[in-house]
Amino acid sequence: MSSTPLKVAVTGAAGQIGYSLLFRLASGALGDRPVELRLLEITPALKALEGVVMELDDCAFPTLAGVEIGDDAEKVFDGVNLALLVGARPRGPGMERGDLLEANGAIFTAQGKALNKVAADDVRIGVTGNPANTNALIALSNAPDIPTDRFSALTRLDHNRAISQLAAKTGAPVTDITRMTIWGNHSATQYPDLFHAEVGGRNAAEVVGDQRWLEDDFIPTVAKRGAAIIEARGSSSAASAASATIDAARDWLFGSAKDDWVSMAVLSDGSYGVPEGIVSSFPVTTKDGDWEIVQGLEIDDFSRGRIDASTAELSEERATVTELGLI
Ligand SMILES: NC(=O)C1=CN([C@@H]2O[C@H](COP(=O)(O)OP(=O)(O)OC[C@H]3O[C@@H](n4cnc5c(N)ncnc54)[C@H](O)[C@@H]3O)[C@@H](O)[C@H]2O)C=CC1
Ligand SMILES: O=C([O-])CC(=O)C(=O)O
Repeated sequence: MSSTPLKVAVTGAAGQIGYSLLFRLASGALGDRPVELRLLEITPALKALEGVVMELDDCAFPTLAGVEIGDDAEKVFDGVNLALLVGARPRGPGMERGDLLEANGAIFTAQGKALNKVAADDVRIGVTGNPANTNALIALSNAPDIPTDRFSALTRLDHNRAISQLAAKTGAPVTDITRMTIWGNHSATQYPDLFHAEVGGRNAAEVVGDQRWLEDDFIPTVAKRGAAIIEARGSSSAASAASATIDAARDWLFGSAKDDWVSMAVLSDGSYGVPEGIVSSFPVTTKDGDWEIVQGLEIDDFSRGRIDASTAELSEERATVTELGLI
């Protein structure tokens, strides 16, 4: 294990997700290797961020090698190995995540350009800020010197939600649930797929044996969970989003479990008929900072329709950001 600190950038560090994410990163959620945090905020939020840094200091975390904060992306991103792009406006009640495209898109053009200039050669970039898939597309389109497979958008929260719902339905522990897949967009059109998931090694759709539950309960509960949390909490999910951001980064850097896979939104290569040029969620295996889309899964007509609906929405988002001149 290298003792050189892993330089981890977090944007929107003074926000809700940041308040959970930073403490997890600093306390060793990515392993024993020390981390140096590089925290980006907009100027008016820097004072609040200073307060968060005081709290990080007060934890005396052994794995925290240093913290730098600032409002200049090129300075903050200098030499970073991992960039977690969280900072963006969240949606409120009654909004869809796609409604944020115009407000948030510009953030990701500037940050893509800055990463392109100053990030480390081995940088990995995870986008959490919504609409996450298309923001990742904007960032990678503005970073022509960084390989496109270094960018991903977060659908791990949806993946974890799907595991939790299936565990509750079947009475199995979450550790028995494997091969969960979220296809498509991190939006209400996403498709959480039980036809390839397994419960204790058995096909999940067969274990459940209830297509009505799958269609009318499971899929909408997972796909609309973000809205349900906004409704209940008055603000969008934060600790669970931070936890999923960590899960995704950890598995990307250190590998997914043997005989299992994870969901990650990545630039489509056309696998499973998903149009190239959109950032869509797939089942992927990861190893040493690389990912591969799991190939060879059979897609029946039901799944085909769901995947196509979600990827059609991503193609529309792509058209919108093209019109806005963001890619
Ligand atoms: N992909 C996913 O699963 C999830 C995504 N989200 C998204 O994550 C984003 C952040 O959510 P919260 O932390 O709850 O929001 P928040 O409003 O509490 O914090 C966002 C922070 O970003 C900062 N910010 C805005 N523009 C910035 C810029 N150009 N550079 C750096 N920082 C900037 C703001 O000052 C603020 O402190 C939202 O877009 C939200 O919708 C939230 C939950 C799950
Ligand atoms: O729903 C939202 O706006 C926040 C989010 O992405 C989620 O909780 O999945």
